[in-house]
Amino acid sequence: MDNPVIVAIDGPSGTGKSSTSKAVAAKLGLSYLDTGAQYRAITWWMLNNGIDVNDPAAVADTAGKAVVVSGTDPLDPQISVDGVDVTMPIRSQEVTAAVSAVSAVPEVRSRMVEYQRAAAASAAAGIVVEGRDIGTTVLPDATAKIFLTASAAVRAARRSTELNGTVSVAATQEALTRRDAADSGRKTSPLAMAADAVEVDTSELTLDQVVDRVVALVEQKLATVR
Ligand SMILES: Nc1ncnc2c1ncn2[C@@H]1O[C@H](COP(=O)(O)OP(=O)(O)O)[C@@H](O)[C@H]1O
Ligand SMILES: Nc1ccn([C@H]2C[C@H](O)[C@@H](COP(=O)(O)OP(=O)(O)O)O2)c(=O)n1
Repeated sequence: MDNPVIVAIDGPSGTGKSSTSKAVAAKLGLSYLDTGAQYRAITWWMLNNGIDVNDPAAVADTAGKAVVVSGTDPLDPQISVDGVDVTMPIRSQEVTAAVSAVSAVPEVRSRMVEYQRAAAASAAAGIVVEGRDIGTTVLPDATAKIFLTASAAVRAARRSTELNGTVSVAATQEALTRRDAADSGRKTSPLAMAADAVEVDTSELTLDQVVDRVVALVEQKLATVR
């Protein structure tokens, strides 16, 4: 039997990682893992349990307590913490504002990386894993590595549309740029493109075009290794 296919999709917020990863996984018959949702879930748990998310020692001390369980169906991605379905609440502005601080704490990262490698190892046909450090740190031997980019203005416009215009594009862009800087500047496993990743700028592409390009890149890679 062929080895499982591992596709790593990294990049900053709003570049299309989730939409692309789900569609690529569905097209190729692979599992799907949203690692950003896992960092959001543990952040939700910290906020819900009154942990000061700006105190790295308090976050580190409690990082091992939350039990995060991620579904890997690209058509119905779900996530729970301690048995509570948090698929919706992890998208709140409060969680979004706190997630970079929580995900910078090494104890949080080591626990999440353990979950992520276990999910990849148990995906029979293979998996599409999206995040910030999948190609560099979590799954450096991935079959194909893609790094999605887009201009800050395009990303902010996409996010603002998602929020039905309740937050202005300017405020969204400012928050997004701040999170990019925190995610790229942290010591442990920052947001970065792997040396052997292929960059796809999605600013001027439709989602279908991005998906087709990524599927073609995966098929190209498979043709060389199989
Ligand atoms: N190529 C694209 N063109 C236009 N809109 C897109 C494109 N890719 C994604 N989107 C939209 O942009 C928003 C952010 O996409 P998402 O996949 O959540 O990005 P990420 O996971 O990188 O944060 C979503 O509302 C999505 O529908
Ligand atoms: N592999 C990952 C994935 C996400 N993170 C952190 C950093 C990100 O700002 C948050 C949230 O990620 P998520 O992919 O949900 O963010 P967006 O939906 O793209 O805005 O989690 C990380 O540190 N490492």
